[in-house]
Amino acid sequence: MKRIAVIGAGYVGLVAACCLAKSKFEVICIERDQDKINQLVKGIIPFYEEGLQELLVAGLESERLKFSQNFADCKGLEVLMVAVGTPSQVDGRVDLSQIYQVMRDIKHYDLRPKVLVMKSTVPPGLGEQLKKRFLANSECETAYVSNPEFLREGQAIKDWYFPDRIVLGGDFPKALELVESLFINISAPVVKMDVTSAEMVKYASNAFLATKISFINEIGNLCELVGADITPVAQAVGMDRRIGDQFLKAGLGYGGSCFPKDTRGLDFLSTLKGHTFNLLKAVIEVNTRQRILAVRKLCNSLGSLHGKKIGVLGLTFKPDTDDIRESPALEIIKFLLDEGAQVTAYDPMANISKLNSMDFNLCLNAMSAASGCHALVLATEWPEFINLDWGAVQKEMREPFLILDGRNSLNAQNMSVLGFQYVGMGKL
Ligand SMILES: NC(=O)C1=CN([C@@H]2O[C@H](COP(=O)(O)OP(=O)(O)OC[C@H]3O[C@@H](n4cnc5c(N)ncnc54)[C@H](O)[C@@H]3O)[C@@H](O)[C@H]2O)C=CC1
Ligand SMILES: O=C(O)[C@H]1O[C@H](OP(=O)(O)OP(=O)(O)OC[C@H]2O[C@@H](n3ccc(=O)[nH]c3=O)[C@H](O)[C@@H]2O)[C@H](O)[C@@H](O)[C@@H]1O
Repeated sequence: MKRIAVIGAGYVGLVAACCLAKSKFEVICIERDQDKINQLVKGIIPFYEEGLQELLVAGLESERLKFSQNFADCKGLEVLMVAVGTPSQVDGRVDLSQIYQVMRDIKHYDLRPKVLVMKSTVPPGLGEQLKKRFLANSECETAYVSNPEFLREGQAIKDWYFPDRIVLGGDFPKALELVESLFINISAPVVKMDVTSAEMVKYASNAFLATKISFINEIGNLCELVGADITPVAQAVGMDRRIGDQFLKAGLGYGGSCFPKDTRGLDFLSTLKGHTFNLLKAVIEVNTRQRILAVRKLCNSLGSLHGKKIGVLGLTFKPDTDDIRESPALEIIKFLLDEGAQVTAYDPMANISKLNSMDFNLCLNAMSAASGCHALVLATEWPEFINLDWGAVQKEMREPFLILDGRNSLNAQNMSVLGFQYVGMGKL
């Protein structure tokens, strides 16, 4: 029986810890935040993720899953998996302080696992530096393996069990085999390579997906100018299997804890290495512009936004998560407030405890967010919004009954019949 330590009980660490415990490994999850541990040991997850609560409870009941704040509890364990945060700094550089703290703790507590598995997304080249700085000591026989994570929030458990591929980067075949053996029950191709290449796979994947989104948003913007509609265009383009139909939904652009920070992080690294990654810079710029474009569309219909009442439906960066990190909705709300609009908003699941104080009115349901509004912005395509009684919503609003469908999720024709002035993204 392998005993594994997972460092960090965030989205990635907690999913890994619960799924590994389900695979019958003994797992200890080290988390620095005592409040989080207090919740976790009671079987309560600190964020929303479909199916995770059940896995946590099963892990605790089996006694194969434990939580601790103390690194000393990892002593003697074969595998130590790092899943701490790597957020963005203002200039786009990756903040590696959580990673360095873990490396210092491994040294301080003299943990010496057989393998250190890096699951956090770290800039290509960092693993080699960490090896030299923290593991190059004749007594320390710890092998370093990069194992980037590709899960999506909202589908994290499914993505853990059914990944498109498992990427392992390292120098020692035995260490790679040991890490591969953690993914029992998972039938996915395992691709092995050196550490820096594995780190690059993660950034290249996220940057490519972000590129698809910005590309289709640019085609959408052009559609508006020539009188085409992005929905059938994207659908037919995506039917070419060489292109693929995913990540071609035009709208307010990408948000979340990863695409924005990883695209900025890769751009920063490129500049640092003397390469100007023009394509990536354009991807980031287009994404920022999509939010501004949404505000311009409101101005085109309402004139000045000063004193106008605008409702925003959805605060999370996408449906099926409570995560509001770098959410397009929040960025748009900031612009609206700057323009002097009065903003109401509603989201069925957003983790509002993470909201910095903002001068808008958070409502208890969509109907009260719409009440008295000149315009509504659909910012997150929660099914609850798509299935709203839009006739009743229209009665709550006031002229010009504008609806800005930031996710192209509503039926434009139906909305017009109900008396809305419908505006989409990349639509006729
Ligand atoms: N959120 C996601 O969907 C995905 C995230 N990633 C990457 O995985 C990494 C983790 O991401 P998240 O789980 O979203 O981060 P998170 O910020 O939700 O969780 C990180 C956790 O680590 C804990 N932590 C930080 N330093 C610690 C230390 N020294 N000792 C013990 N605990 C410590 C924090 O308190 C926090 O609970 C990042 O590099 C991210 O880019 C990769 C794929 C998907
Ligand atoms: O590195 C990460 O953290 C993760 O980042 C993304 O996962 P996630 O951020 O959970 O969400 P996605 O479903 O990829 O959506 C990201 C953003 O793009 C937007 N999006 C997505 C698809 C699309 O066609 N159009 C579009 O605007 C979504 O609304 C959302 O704001 C990747 O999909 C994961 O593979 C990766 O592991």
